[in-house]
Amino acid sequence: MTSVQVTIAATGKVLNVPTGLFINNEFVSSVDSQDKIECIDPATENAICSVTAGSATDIDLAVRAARNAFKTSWGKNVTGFERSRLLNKLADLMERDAQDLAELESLNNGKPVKIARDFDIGDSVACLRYYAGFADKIVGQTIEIDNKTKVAFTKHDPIGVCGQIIPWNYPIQMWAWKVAPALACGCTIVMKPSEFTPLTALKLSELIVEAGFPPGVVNTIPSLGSVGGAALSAHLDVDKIAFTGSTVTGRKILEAAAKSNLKKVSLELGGKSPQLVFESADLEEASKWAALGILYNTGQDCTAGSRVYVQDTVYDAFLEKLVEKAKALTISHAFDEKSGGGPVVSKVQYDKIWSYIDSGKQEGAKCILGGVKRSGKGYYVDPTSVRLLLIYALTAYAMTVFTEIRPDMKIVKDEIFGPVLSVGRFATEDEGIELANNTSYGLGAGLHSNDASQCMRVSQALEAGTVWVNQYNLLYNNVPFGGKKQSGIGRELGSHALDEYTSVKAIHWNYGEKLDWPL
Ligand SMILES: NC(=O)C1=CN([C@@H]2O[C@H](COP(=O)(O)OP(=O)(O)OC[C@H]3O[C@@H](n4cnc5c(N)ncnc54)[C@H](O)[C@@H]3O)[C@@H](O)[C@H]2O)C=CC1
Ligand code: BAL
Repeated sequence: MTSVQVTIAATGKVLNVPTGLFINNEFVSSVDSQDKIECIDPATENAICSVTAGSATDIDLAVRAARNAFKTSWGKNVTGFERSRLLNKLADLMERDAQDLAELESLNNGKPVKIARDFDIGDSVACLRYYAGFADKIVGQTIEIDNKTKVAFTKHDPIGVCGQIIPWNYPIQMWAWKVAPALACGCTIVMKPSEFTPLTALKLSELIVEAGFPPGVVNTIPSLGSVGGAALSAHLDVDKIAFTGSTVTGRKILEAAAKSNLKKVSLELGGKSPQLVFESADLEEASKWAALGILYNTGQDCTAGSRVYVQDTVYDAFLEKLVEKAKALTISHAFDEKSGGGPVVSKVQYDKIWSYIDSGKQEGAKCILGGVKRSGKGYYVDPTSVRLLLIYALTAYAMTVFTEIRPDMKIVKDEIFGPVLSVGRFATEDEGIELANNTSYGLGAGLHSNDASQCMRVSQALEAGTVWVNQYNLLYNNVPFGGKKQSGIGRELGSHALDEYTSVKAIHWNYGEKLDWPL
């Protein structure tokens, strides 16, 4: 069986969801495995359905399909104009199905339908259209040579077959960030969604067929990371891996690439991103951005602003505002259109977050908000009787706040990937910068100040791929995104993503010079 009917209990809607492996535009069974992946609704802990878990052999078949498409119907055999047309068609279909996709995403991931539809899917549709615009504008250079009868020029060729390994925190959006630039450049794809959230990647595969992409251009293999992800990373006929996920797994992928065929690798990894609040800042605004930074997507965000450092002179006033923001409003379940918050994705993530909250207490940090488990079903990290809401696109989330922190504490050093905020203090600008940069990560950073010179100085000094000034966590499809230090290699979004999916070929042309022989 390669599809099931899934009923969305909250709306009564019945969706047909593919459950097979998607290879050559068809949903098929595994060739050599009976393994299944159980998909769980994190709000109820109930099973939704199970999907086929691809084996290493299935990955190999998908890579062969992608290679064949690359050599025949895609790659250099299709014009940029046609790639653009198909990407735009895919965007239209995603927009048409936004509500169904959002409901399926919410069911499998736990995030509010409204957020999934208006932000994750809205942004994904825009991402497909943004790269559709690039597909017919991938151009090289003509380069003058020190010789009157010679010229050189460059062509940006599609890199080939791409393995794309994505996480569970933004299943549709990370799919779009990876698929759109790869297809625009003429690459073919073997997509491995997270084993926690494979359903929307499978549903999107139906749209690949409907949009008219030739068989083998996009293949989707749900699989465990240690099976399908590892097989893709080590495959000798995969030209590139694009990955979003943990730093631990990123390291394994880089190692597998080094030990196999030296495939190109781009990594978008973890973070422990700081926000600095200076005394000149608008504290009302800064407190909202600080709360947004840790609450958005229930803190399951690679750029979550999980450390906030506040200048001594405004520390108490800022903290009061932050707590006030957090306590102000309420949240409800994900299928409520007004809801801003949901459960975290899985039992594993739930347990991880609570173990960090416990460690914060044990290591002597002061828990000033949250920190107590609620009872009942669902992986809600909704820690107190106080329900919290942040007004950002009607987003509502709960959080735990620790103060009196030290740099050696686990809650200050490690990526928690949940709504747990550490708040520290500093006296001088230099001290603030030093605290902010005291991490092995370098993904995002924020600063809040009304002193323009300070904004310029500090944004230069912060060691991060993205720095937000007087705001936080907003990303745009046309602005590059990626990490420094152990937060990653390469850039997604913007025109820079095209570099990740192309290989520059230099062509040297002689139109007149005769070679003197012998030399
Ligand atoms: N940067 C980000 O956006 C993300 C960061 N994380 C961090 O990672 C922590 C653990 O979450 P996980 O789901 O376990 O992350 P993960 O990095 O293991 O999973 C992400 C993807 O990598 C795949 N994968 C796992 N092992 C692999 C391997 N050996 N080779 C190739 N692919 C492999 C998974 O199947 C999934 O598709 C989270 O608590 C969070 O701190 C998780 C997801 C996204
Ligand atoms: N927020 C950007 C993507 C990510 O969290 O993985």
